[in-house]
Amino acid sequence: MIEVRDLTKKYGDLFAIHKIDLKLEAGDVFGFIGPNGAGKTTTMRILATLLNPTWGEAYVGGYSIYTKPKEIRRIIGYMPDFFGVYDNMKVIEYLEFFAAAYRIKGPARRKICDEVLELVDLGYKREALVTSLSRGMTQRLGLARVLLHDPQVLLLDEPASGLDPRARIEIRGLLKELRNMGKTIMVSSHILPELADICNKIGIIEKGELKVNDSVADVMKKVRQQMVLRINVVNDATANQREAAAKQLEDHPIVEHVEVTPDDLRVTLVVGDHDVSVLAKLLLDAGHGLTRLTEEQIDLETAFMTLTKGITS
Ligand SMILES: Nc1ncnc2c1ncn2[C@@H]1O[C@H](COP(=O)(O)OP(=O)(O)OP(=O)(O)O)[C@@H](O)[C@H]1O
Repeated sequence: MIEVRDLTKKYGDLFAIHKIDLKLEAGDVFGFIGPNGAGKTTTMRILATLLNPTWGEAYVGGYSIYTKPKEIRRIIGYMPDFFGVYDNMKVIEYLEFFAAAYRIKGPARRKICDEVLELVDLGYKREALVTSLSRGMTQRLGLARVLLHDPQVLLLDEPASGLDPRARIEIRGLLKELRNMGKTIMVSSHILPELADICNKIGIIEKGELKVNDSVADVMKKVRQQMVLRINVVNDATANQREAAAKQLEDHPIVEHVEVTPDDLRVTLVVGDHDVSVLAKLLLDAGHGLTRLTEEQIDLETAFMTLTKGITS
């Protein structure tokens, strides 16, 4: 749905973006992460056909930004990081104005405007003046606006910036809904954890260069090459039981290290793919019942800090 090759934009001697390669399939949700000035907006504006690159190729929905900008605009919804709203306009009027710009006519116009308002949970603000909305509501209205023509691809530039925690959660919920509708989404942020549970791919950009470009699963793999298990044995409230189980595990060749924590056993395996059922069998054969054997999840915040060590400032 989005394909970018060697994409570069120079301002004088400054490379705003430098040789970016990127490929998104239909339904992908791509978290585009980078500090201020990294090149996120530049990339999105090029994809939205609002800015020409210095060189490189970019296709959206198979259309080239150079030869088919009109076709691209029909299938994308671009929400810039800052956008104005008009004074003295009601929410519904604001949407109808943009719906008219998209040539949505007749009774369909009001119907679609009401539908997108409901989608972003702003139905109750239908008659309010746009200038009276909070920042979170304004962002949701901005999203409603880019959804009017039912675009396949959404380019959302920091939709959650400047919002309080509750409003951020609301935006995240909304993005999940759009993901479930099958939209291809590129969403930028300067903080990765914010996008943690909604994206399946991640790009980390810094000083115009895409330093990481992978699936969330692969990012996790890179960060943790060793699997860590958390295990509870029956009656492990008694420290002796846990110590005994730890000893059994320690001698197994796939186990590198066992830590006895106040709650359970934290078992680090040697690098590689392993069938962990051998450890369950080992414990059972030794007479320990098992109440839990799970893989320790690594959170994206930890992954981000590890991946960007020495990259972002
Ligand atoms: N019109 C312009 N003229 C000169 N330099 C520009 C222009 N637009 C952007 N830049 C520079 O290009 C670089 C990338 O900017 P860009 O706005 O793409 O970053 P960003 O990742 O979106 O940052 P932010 O998170 O602050 O929005 C920055 O160094 C910026 O100063």
